[in-house]
Amino acid sequence: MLDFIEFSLLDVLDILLVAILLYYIYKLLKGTVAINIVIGIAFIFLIWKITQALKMEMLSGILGYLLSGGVIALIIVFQQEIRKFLLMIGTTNFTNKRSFLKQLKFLQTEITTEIDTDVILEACKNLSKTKTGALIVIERTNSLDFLINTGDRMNASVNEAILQSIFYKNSPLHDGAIIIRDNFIVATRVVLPISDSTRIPARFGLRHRAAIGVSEKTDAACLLVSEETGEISYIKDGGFELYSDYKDLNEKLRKDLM
Ligand SMILES: Nc1ncnc2c1ncn2[C@@H]1O[C@H](COP(=O)(O)OP(=O)(O)OP(=O)(O)O)[C@@H](O)[C@H]1O
Repeated sequence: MLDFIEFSLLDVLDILLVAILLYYIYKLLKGTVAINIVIGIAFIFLIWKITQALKMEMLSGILGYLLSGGVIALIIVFQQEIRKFLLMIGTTNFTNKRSFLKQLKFLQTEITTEIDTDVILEACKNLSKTKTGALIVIERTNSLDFLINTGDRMNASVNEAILQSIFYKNSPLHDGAIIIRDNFIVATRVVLPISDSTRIPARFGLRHRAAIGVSEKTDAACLLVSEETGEISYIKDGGFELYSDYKDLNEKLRKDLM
């Protein structure tokens, strides 16, 4: 009777790979509305399997039809997430290669490329005091090369004075976003993809939408200083948080950039 419980090594590997896949899907969708859609689909799938086991032909037929025909609908609904997932897989090797090179460089020249969050936040603090709008995108695992090309390339080590002077209102570089990679400002005047999410409050304009847009499409972390209010927001994975406590924000940023 328990014949179906026979397990081979391949089954264990199969389960392990599915678990890893589910973990990455969860990591990708955590904190977004898409997670509710996934829960809904998982629920329908479970009911479908139960109705199949109980041989409830009509209901299992309808649910099976829904699930099989829904693949195309899912691709449309999860367009952004699928893109981000493929980007995550596609850039992992590249990033590993980079960290490998980074280590070699470290051995040879003792240059550390760890992102200096203290300096970035100190600059944000000063920009906030003078209500100077700023948008800083920090690259994590997904490569932001496709965005760098929309702006002007730069190669300057992260430094408080440079950050402040870039966003200074009369500076020719102040428009758009800057990209930071390995403690270097690698691009300025970058145009980011605008989010079309309906969940963004109407009081937020294009700067906020652009920061949310890039965080929906990649795993980048963004810091935004509002020109209107001077508030500092931290934006990641399509969601944003306002911060007034720099220590909290610094800890969060450091953790996310590790
Ligand atoms: N797609 C984009 N990519 C990068 N930066 C952008 C983009 N769109 C707008 N910006 C920046 O945002 C600025 C306009 O900000 P806007 O006032 O519309 O935004 P906001 O979200 O209301 O922010 P704030 O609170 O600073 O006013 C532009 O001058 C430009 O520097």
